[in-house]
Amino acid sequence: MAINVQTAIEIISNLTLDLNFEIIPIENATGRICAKEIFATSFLPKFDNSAMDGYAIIYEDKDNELEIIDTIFAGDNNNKLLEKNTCIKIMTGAKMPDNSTAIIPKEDVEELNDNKIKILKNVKEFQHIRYIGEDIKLDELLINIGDDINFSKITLLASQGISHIKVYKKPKVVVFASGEELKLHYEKIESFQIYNSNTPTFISRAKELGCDVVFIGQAKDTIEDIKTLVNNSLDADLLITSGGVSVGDADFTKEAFNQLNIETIFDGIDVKPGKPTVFGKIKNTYILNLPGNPLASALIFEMFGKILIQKLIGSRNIYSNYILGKLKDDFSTKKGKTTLIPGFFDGEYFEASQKRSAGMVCVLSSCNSMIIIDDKVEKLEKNCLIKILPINWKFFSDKKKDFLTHE
Ligand SMILES: Nc1nc2c(c(=O)[nH]1)N[C@H]1C(S)=C(S)[C@@H](COP(=O)(O)OP(=O)(O)OC[C@H]3O[C@@H](n4cnc5c(N)ncnc54)[C@H](O)[C@@H]3O)O[C@H]1N2
Ligand code: MOO
Repeated sequence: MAINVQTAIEIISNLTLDLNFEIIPIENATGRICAKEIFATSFLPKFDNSAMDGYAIIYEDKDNELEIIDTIFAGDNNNKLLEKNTCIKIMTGAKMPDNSTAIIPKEDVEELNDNKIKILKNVKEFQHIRYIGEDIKLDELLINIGDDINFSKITLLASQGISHIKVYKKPKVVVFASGEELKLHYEKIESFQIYNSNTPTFISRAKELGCDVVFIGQAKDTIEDIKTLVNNSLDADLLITSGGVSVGDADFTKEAFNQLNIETIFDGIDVKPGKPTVFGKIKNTYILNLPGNPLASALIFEMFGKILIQKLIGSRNIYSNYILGKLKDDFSTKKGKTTLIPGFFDGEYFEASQKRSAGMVCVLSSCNSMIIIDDKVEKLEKNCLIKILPINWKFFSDKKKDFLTHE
């Protein structure tokens, strides 16, 4: 029996997974998920330091001529103190003299002849000082379990002298398709055959989402052949297949899985397209059996498979987030079906793709997002606010945009 969308999402989100970990150099850690909390091992800045090239002074001396008694460079371990009416030449990042209470930028002073300076501008007490710990506090939580490691997390790690990080192992994903009409893209094709576009699609998508993906070829439409490929995939965390889940005379995938004692977690989701989606488990391998129709399988993967992959990679961000945008045109749909609508969001308006038949291959290449419409909705008015689920999100445009002026 098919289940509704919310139930399918809940089932996937609530799976308890046993994830493995490894320790890797931070240079190789982008795109991975942190498996152990990381706390700051030192304050940053480590000491009060100058934010400008200039002069460290005692604030009360600001109106006097000041004698330059020393120079401190970044990296110096200089503990000299100021005396009344003196200053110390200081570089950006250099340690402040302990009793200094302001930094005067070089360009705000007049250098006098006798190794003295005069300040030309107003001075505020404590100006241009970067204080110990204002950036990072000792023992502060820097990276949490389940956080994505990206370039900005690498900044944190490197700033603390952390060279290695414990991350979750990449999940192993196997992808194959079944269907006698299918040929792989590097094979010779007859007029009555089509290219298997689903397998390369899910291989590349699972890779993009942080998985190690294995390609094992393609199943013929026989129970035995499908079983052989499944058995060959049971060392994986997830097996994604497409096709053969419907009721056609050559749809053998379900039977093959049954013979392998699949523990069916759900069989069918009340959603259009992609209803005949099966999710189950054989031994320790999750099985996501998507419909053969290319757009149906891709949208189901984006809506449900991606949550599963977020879990498998160890992310704590497992709930689909959305962006509020306006609907570009009036939209009507058949009441009674929860529907996935692919489209393009330009930063303000979401335009539903005109082409969206489940069997099409071209649709997502010109889409960057989708919306999901619940079964009670029949019509959505132009300009209404809608919740947009990003698909492939690198937020650039081929049109020049004004991002400087705000309303
Ligand atoms: N009598 C019924 N027929 C169908 C039903 C139904 O309820 N009753 N459901 C329809 C729906 S909805 C879908 S979705 C499909 C699902 O069928 P299968 O998952 O069994 O997929 P196939 O029949 O193997 O293929 C469907 C379609 O997609 C093409 N295909 C399959 N695999 C690939 C691939 N790897 N790359 C590119 N294209 C692929 C295939 O050639 C077919 O055109 O069933 C409906 N029928
Ligand atoms: O629901 Mo099927 O998945 O229309 O293509």
